[in-house]
Amino acid sequence: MSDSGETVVVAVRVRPFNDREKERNAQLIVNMPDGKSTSISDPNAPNEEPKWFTFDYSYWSHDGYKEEKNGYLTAASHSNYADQKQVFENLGKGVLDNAWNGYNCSLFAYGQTGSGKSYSIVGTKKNKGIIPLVCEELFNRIESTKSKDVEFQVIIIL
Ligand SMILES: Nc1ncnc2c1ncn2[C@@H]1O[C@H](COP(=O)(O)OP(=O)(O)OP(=O)(O)O)[C@@H](O)[C@H]1O
Repeated sequence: MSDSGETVVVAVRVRPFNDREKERNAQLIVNMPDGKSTSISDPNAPNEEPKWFTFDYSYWSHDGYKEEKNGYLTAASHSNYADQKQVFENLGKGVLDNAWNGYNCSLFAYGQTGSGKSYSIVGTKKNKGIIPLVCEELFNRIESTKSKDVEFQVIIIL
């Protein structure tokens, strides 16, 4: 469940081209004009209309980013680049809020090899993904809530 009352929230994210794609002069065929809709065009049929899809979130992380001094990638000015914090705010926080309220929650990433699942879910040291950010927030909340009458137990099942 999320703030919007939806039981399932679906997001898509487009990553930057990797070196192999750049070497092969890959063509960008995805467009995300408003944060929710995604279009895909067929490069072999330039006269055909693109196909449009709507999601709860369409994250543009392909370009339009700048690197901060600490290595964090964030939106350059006038860019709609979705950074790790934005993804966490929209997806991770909702899951955490619901878990905190006693609901069982799951979050999973789906996509082909190299599409960016680990980057969004785990991230890197400088660009932490949802799991480390959720853990930070979880332990902050525990720290600020615990008292002599309240005890917390966190279990990780591998
Ligand atoms: N939003 C992003 N911004 C910058 N780089 C990204 C982003 N998403 C993915 N990448 C980079 O793209 C590469 C592939 O991403 P990642 O390893 O997360 O894919 P994956 O879907 O988990 O792959 P696999 O299924 O093979 O494990 C990595 O080098 C990662 O750093």
